[in-house]
Amino acid sequence: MNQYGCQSMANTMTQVLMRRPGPSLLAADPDKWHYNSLFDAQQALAQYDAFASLIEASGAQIHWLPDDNDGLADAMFTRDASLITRFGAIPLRMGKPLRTAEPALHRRFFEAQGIPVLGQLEGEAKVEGGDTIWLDEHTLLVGLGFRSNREGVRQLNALLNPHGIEVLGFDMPYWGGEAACLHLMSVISPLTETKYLVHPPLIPAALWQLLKDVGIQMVVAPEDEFTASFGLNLNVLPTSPDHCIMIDGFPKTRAAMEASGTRVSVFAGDALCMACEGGPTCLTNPLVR
Ligand SMILES: NC(=[NH2+])NCCC[C@H](N)C(=O)O
Repeated sequence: MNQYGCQSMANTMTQVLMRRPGPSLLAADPDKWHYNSLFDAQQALAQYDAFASLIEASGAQIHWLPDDNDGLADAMFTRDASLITRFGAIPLRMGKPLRTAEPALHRRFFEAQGIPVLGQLEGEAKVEGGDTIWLDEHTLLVGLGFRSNREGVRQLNALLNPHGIEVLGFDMPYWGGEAACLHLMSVISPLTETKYLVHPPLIPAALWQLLKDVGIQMVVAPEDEFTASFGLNLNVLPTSPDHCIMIDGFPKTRAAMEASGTRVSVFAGDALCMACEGGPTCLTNPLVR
């Protein structure tokens, strides 16, 4: 790949890294992985295929990581294990111990594609991609919770400051506790570079202020649908600035987005996304936007 790098959240996505769930998800023990009672692996696979068809229909080219029965059920959430800049990629370090091996899978992909690896997080550093949002191409926001920490932000700054990128950390709350997945992108989904779908009660106050100061337009996701979906109603993926993909069943959230000028495509995501705590953004790692 001679073109790579994604430092925006909603420009038209042309290349994306994904992993179709296979034997690893079929063999997953839901208790071990913190999947809930909606989990149904066969149904999840079918729902994933419908999701992947929507990505294909958007025109984006999908690069596939294989699931060769490595037991990494969460590796389908490709967003989390690496960060791709125009200067090269950074394999991250996972906060969830069961996911420790995933960044090495991404590293192998980058090496095979000839995408330079900018560096590696080390020691105590932790950052998961779901905790990162490009506010603009020079500013990366990171949620600091159970999955990402200050040392991770420090090391990202060391790798990215030389390329004119500043990384800002914001403390996330306890919410569902250590075993649950609460990322920064669980409470903010950019729909365009300046319009975000948000769940205000869980957004760090200092970050809220910053978003207001730079003029981000907020579309509030209805509270009852946030609760009913375990937060997955606002996990929506823009394939371009006027179109996004969300899971089905949350008409008020959909209507709020449509009223703001975004077209919406849906797929059934209960057995896959609501069950496994990750939605359309988590299932994709945009390589080029
Ligand atoms: N970017 C995301 N929100 N990813 C969701 C990951 C869900 C996955 N089960 C985990 O707990 O890690």
